[in-house]
Amino acid sequence: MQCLVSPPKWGVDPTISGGNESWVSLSVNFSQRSLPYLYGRKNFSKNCTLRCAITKTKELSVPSEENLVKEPHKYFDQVVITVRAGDGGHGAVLSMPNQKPASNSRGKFDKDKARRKSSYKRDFDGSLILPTGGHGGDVVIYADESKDTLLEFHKNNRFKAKRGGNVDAMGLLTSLIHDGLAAPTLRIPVPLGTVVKNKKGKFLADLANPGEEVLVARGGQGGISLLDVPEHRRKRTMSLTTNVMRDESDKVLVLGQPGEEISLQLILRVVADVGLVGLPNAGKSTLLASITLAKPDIADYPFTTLMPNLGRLDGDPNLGAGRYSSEATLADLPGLIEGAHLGKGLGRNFLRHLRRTRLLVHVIDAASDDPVADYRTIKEELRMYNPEYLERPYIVVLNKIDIPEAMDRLPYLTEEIRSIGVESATTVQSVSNDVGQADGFDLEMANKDRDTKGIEDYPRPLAVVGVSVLKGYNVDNLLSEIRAALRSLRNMENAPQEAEPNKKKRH
Ligand SMILES: Nc1nc2c(ncn2[C@@H]2O[C@H](COP(=O)(O)OP(=O)(O)OP(=O)(O)O)[C@@H](O)[C@H]2O)c(=O)[nH]1
Ligand SMILES: [Mg+2]
Repeated sequence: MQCLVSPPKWGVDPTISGGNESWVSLSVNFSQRSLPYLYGRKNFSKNCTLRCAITKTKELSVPSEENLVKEPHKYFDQVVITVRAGDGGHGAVLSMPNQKPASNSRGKFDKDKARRKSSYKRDFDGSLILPTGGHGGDVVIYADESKDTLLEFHKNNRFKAKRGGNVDAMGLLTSLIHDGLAAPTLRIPVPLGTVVKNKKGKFLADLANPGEEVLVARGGQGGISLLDVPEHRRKRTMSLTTNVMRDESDKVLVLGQPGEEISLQLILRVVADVGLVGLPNAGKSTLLASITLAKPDIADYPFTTLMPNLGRLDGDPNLGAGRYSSEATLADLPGLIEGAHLGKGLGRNFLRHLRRTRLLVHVIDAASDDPVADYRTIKEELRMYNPEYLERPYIVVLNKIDIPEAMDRLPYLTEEIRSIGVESATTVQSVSNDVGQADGFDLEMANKDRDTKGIEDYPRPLAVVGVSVLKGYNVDNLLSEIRAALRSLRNMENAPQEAEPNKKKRH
């Protein structure tokens, strides 16, 4: 995201200190030199935070083939495409059906001619039914489970449905398509979780579930057919049909209507119940691979994961009938670093993929220089991006306890991390899917929270678990904690909600 404030009249250049894709916070530090007359006055504050709504997002430039291969993570979750529905087929100017028997030039019965004549059908009251041009193909976008990213749309970002069939001068439908008069609907598959907006950002659809679809462009209507009859027969013919050509200007009615054309933004929001967050190299992908069948890349260098990986956690077989309550989709997100909410590292793009998660799992490298500081960094980044993320229930994983130093300080780290926050970790916030309105969260409340609350003011973790994902130490215990959290979340979501008067609705 780019933010332009020019010129920096009032002092030091403003810095972006928070926000998301619909707004940013700018921190401005006034200098004495720039505002001498205000300095020293009562109520004057040197620091000020301005909240600016982003009204227009920069249009995505078309990435080169090379960039798509080299930096797919920049392009996998957003794209602008243009779709065009099919034009309607043309009708035709027809002559009045011949009354004579269908015979060819040698006076013999002509089967072909007879078939053509029969295409001038009559209604129950004897009026003529004239063929119309075929309807142009509509364009529909639908959620397809087999798709993961929007990358392919950068190479192929224009779609055109077929046009409807024309009526020929004999009154036959000479379609330019194979299966008859109306052109087929062009169906474009996108990954689950794709939000469709028009170019100006107006929300059109949120395709979160398999098979959900939205009609984005309507095909043009086919043109009508007109009968061209000599003047003396016109009156009689008009008693059979209103589609009689009066003069040359009527011919315009024969033309099919153009199909709609529209540019669309497709924005992918990963659909997962559990989000794995942490600094690069903490072991998030290793954890995903160990508890699901996913096969993410794992390596001993930061930012191995460039795009979210999804894995499916099956229901717990020990739970019998209730096993499905602990089924879940897990998303392993690229590593976050300090300043990610401002665009550092792989940036803030990935933070939005936490929006639909119910439970967060913080993965910390317990063998790092300062695991508690790492934990605080991640929490701070989440807070700056969207304070609501800190209200979601979460589990902290202290990973790599196979390393002796990590194992030695495990009790201390567990105690420290448990003590950060307030005692209300069982609060469950329902996760909104209403991405249409300010992406589903209360902006005003979020801004207030960000200014007045620090990470200590948000709930403590549901559990802090020491594991070695690599060696498999204590992973079963961690899994039990994740399943238990998912079960209680589902139970709470299914329980009838008690009305809370005076409480402002947050989602
Ligand atoms: N000793 C030890 N190493 C581990 C453990 N878990 C993961 N690792 C190693 O840590 C390194 C990073 O693991 P990843 O799973 O790629 O880490 P990540 O958090 O996904 O990293 P990014 O994708 O860069 O954000 C790899 O070399 C893993 O083998 C563990 O329990 N013990
Ligand atoms: Mg990874």
